[in-house]
Parts: sequence; C-alpha cells; structure tokens
Amino acid sequence: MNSEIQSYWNYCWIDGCKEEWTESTEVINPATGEEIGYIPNGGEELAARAVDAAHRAFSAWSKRPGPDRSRYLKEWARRIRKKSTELAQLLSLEQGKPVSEAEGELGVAAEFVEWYAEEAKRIYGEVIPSSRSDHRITVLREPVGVAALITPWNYPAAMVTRKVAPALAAGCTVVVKPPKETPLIAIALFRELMATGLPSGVANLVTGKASEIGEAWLTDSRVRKLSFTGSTDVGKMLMRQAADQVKRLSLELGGNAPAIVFPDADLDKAADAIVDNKFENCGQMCNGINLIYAHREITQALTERIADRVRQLKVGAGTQPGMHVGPLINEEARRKVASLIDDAREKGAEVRVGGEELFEKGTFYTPTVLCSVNDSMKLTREEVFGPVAPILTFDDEEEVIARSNRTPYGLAAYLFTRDASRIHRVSEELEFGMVGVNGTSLSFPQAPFGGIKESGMGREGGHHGLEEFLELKYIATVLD
Ligand SMILES: NC(=O)c1ccc[n+]([C@@H]2O[C@H](COP(=O)([O-])OP(=O)(O)OC[C@H]3O[C@@H](n4cnc5c(N)ncnc54)[C@H](O)[C@@H]3O)[C@@H](O)[C@H]2O)c1
Ligand SMILES: N[C@@H](CC=O)C(=O)O
Repeated sequence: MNSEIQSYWNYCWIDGCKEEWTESTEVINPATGEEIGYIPNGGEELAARAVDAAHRAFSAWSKRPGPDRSRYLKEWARRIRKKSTELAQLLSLEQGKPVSEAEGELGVAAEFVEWYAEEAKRIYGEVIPSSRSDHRITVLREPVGVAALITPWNYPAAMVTRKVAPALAAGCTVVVKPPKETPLIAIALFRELMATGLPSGVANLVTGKASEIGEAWLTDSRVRKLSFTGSTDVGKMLMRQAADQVKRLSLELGGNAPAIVFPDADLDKAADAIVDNKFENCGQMCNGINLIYAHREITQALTERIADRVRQLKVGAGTQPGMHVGPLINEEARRKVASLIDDAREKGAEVRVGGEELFEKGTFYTPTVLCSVNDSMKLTREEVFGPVAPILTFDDEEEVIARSNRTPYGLAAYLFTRDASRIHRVSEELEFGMVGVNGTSLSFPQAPFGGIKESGMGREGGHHGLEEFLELKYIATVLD
C-alpha cells in the first residue's frame, strides 16, 4: 500500500497531464494522526490553468455524439471496479471509514458512472406543436459549458463520480476540487479516468487553498456552472459569489434528518435500519438521522433495541478488519460532537450508551445513545455529524410533523409505520426533499438525491441529475 499511496503524492491533473507543484500540504490519517501523503497546495494560478484547459476542450467534447462520450464513462466504471480493493484501502486510510463501507462506496461510485454512461445516449430534444401553424417550436438540450465541481470529505469517491459522470455525459468539461482531508482518492479516481484515453482538458482536478480556488472559478466567466456538495455555510457563501455572474448552481448541503417511529412499526426492523443509518461513516452522512422521534407507547422498547445494537458496534481504525465505526474526520469534528453531548447532558439527557472520547491516538468517539432528549438541546437544531443517536418522545402525528419541519434544513426524513394511509399522509406533510419509509437507503443512481430549504437546490442521480448540466435552447422557426 505504501508505494501505491506514494504514487498519488504531489500532483493533480490538468489538461490530461500530471501537474506537480512546489508548495505542498500534508494528508492525515484520522485514525492515527499521522501523515500519509502530500498534495499540491495550489491556488488562483492552478485554478485558472484548469479552466484554460477545460475551456479549450469544451467545443470538441460537447460536439461528440452521446454514445462516444458514453464509452469513456463505461471504461472509467470498469476500471474503478477492477481496482476497487486498492481504492477502498486508500479511501479508508485517509477518510477513516471501515474498508467494507469504503468498498460499498466505490460500488456506488461506479454505479453512478455506469448509469450516466447510459443516460449520455438519451439527451433528447423536443418538437412542440405551436398555436400558430406557421411556426415550429424546437427545443434542444445543450451542455452548460465548463462546470466547476467542489466535493466534501465524507463520501470522497461517490461525490466525485456523482458530479463528474453526469457533467461529462451532458457534454460539459469539468474542473474539480476535492477537500484537503481526502484528496488522494479523488486523485486516484482521476488516474483511472485519464487511463480511459479521455481527451486532454475534458476533466481537470486541482487541490489546495479552497477559498482562492473557489473565488478564481466563480469570477471566471468561462465557468458557467457550479455544483457544490458540502456545508450549508460554505454553500451560502458560494451562492453569493456565483450571483455576480448568475452562474447555474447545484447545492447539496447539510441536513437534520428526523426518523419518526409510530407505535405500529416493526420495532426490530426499525431499530436495525436506524442503527445502520445513524452509525454509517461514524455518523458523518448528510442524510444521516439526526433525531429519533419515538411514540410515547414504544419509546422504551425502541430505546432498548437501539441501545442493544449500538453496544455491539466495534470501534477502531477502518483499515482494521471487523470494525463497524471509525474515527471522526478530525479533532474539530470530535470537539463539536463532545460539546453537543455535554450541552444535552447539562439539559437533562441521559447517556444510555457511550458518551466518551476514545484512545490516545486518532479522533475516536464512542457510539452514543441519548434518551430523555428535549427540544431545548442544541443537538436538536444543529447537524450533529457524529456517532450520536438522540431519542425524543412524541404523542401524536400532527405534533411530530410540526417538530420535524421546524428545522431550516430539508434534506431527508424517515418514517416507520405499517399504516398505508399514514405513510402517504406523513410523507406528503414532511418538508424534505427525500423521505425513506420503513428503511433508510436513499442513494440510488436512478433517484433524484437532494434537498429543499437550507439543504440546497438541484438533484444528483436519475435523469434529473443530468438536467443540472444542460441548458434548454428553444428555436422558433417560420415555416414557408
Ligand atoms: N446534500 C448532500 O448530498 C451532501 C452530501 C455529502 C455531504 N454533505 C454535507 O457536507 C458537509 C460536510 O462536508 P465538508 O465538511 O467537507 O463541507 P465544507 O463545506 O467544509 O467543504 C466542502 C468543500 O468545499 C470546499 N470549500 C470550503 N470553503 C470553501 C470556499 N470558501 N470556497 C470554495 N470551496 C470551499 C472544501 O475544501 C471542500 O472541498 C455536511 O454539512 C454534509 O451534510 C451534503
Ligand atoms: N449518503 C449520501 C452522501 C451524504 O453524505 C450518499 O451516498 O449519497
């Protein structure tokens, strides 16, 4: 692994070539605090060079037939799958998640590329009957242009392919910036993309100073689109910067997902699904459950089931076999989780499981279950992004819908019930972009993943994800 890891050090990808940079910055393994690699600490100049290359490549790439663009994507997916064992080790090492989860993420990453390789062939226009017989209305779907793609550290492989694949399928060229915490997996994915023979400049990747790179791209009129996944605070700032040139925007931001368990639910299945979701990636998931609302009649029974399952979770470095929960991404993230738990304790929450920092090295925190949680506690309003399952009690449907909708976020919500009418009624009343019913899996290449309110705008996945990289052009033709 060491020589494999070193093969990703100190370069990014511009115009089809490895671009080395004198100033570098280190990448840290969150399970040990040790340096595992170095990447270029680029800024404005590197960012501009990436746009130069993407802009030069756009005209030829956008004119290629869809089936032609599709072939590069299929080959990329094949290569990701072939190397998934090595890539999963790398992802786990720099991000912290268990290797089994990293393998799952790489499977999802490849699935998105395969899906968009097919969608590239089906970018249809329209001919619309006009109200005037002397006019024909034609609508074309054209690629937006150079797209800037900025990705987060929590799903550092899937978030790259979920943006790059639809953009390339649509005929856009791209400039990509991964986060400083997990750049190596993005560089590795790019190596596989370049090995497909993709024409130079179609896809470019830079690493370094986030605000400098972001500003360079948002003030460059050749960049026509920004697709960003990350925190709501940074998303809002980028939205303001993008306003000056009215750039197209997709924003996949934070969440504060409720899981509502009604008294008629299958409690064992609900507890399994809640624990799987809540502790995936050490709770660092945008659509991760933030609050568990249990009906008063089943609060105790559900709490026992959740607590029993959480006690079984093994915590350790993701690269160690058999671990379920890895470290948080860094010390700042651990401090935030600890302070939210302290606040909840001070306001009367009971720690049923966990509630402690772990180990001398690395940024571990025990999987935690909190009961007697009430709405005065900070963790009910903030995105916790950690291994904490807070359980609250509710009495009736209307009340729990109102409490769930009170958040400014609107990404995902979950409900557990066997009552068919309630499923429809509650799903439709919840103000969230996605609702999971009797389960918590939401990320499918065919489905429109995304949020409303302060969780963002636009969708990733499905044909909806392709539309984000396409402009409509309407042509009115006078018929002789
Ligand atoms: N809605 C979704 O689909 C989705 C998916 C994954 C993660 N997320 C959210 O992402 C957040 C966690 O990710 P994070 O901590 O990496 O978020 P973050 O906002 O700190 O960083 C995201 C990306 O933005 C970059 N960035 C930071 N400041 C910037 C600036 N001034 N200009 C340009 N780029 C800048 C970072 O370097 C990184 O690449 C959580 O809030 C999570 O909910 C949302
Ligand atoms: N779980 C989501 C990512 C959010 O953090 C996904 O897989 O799309």
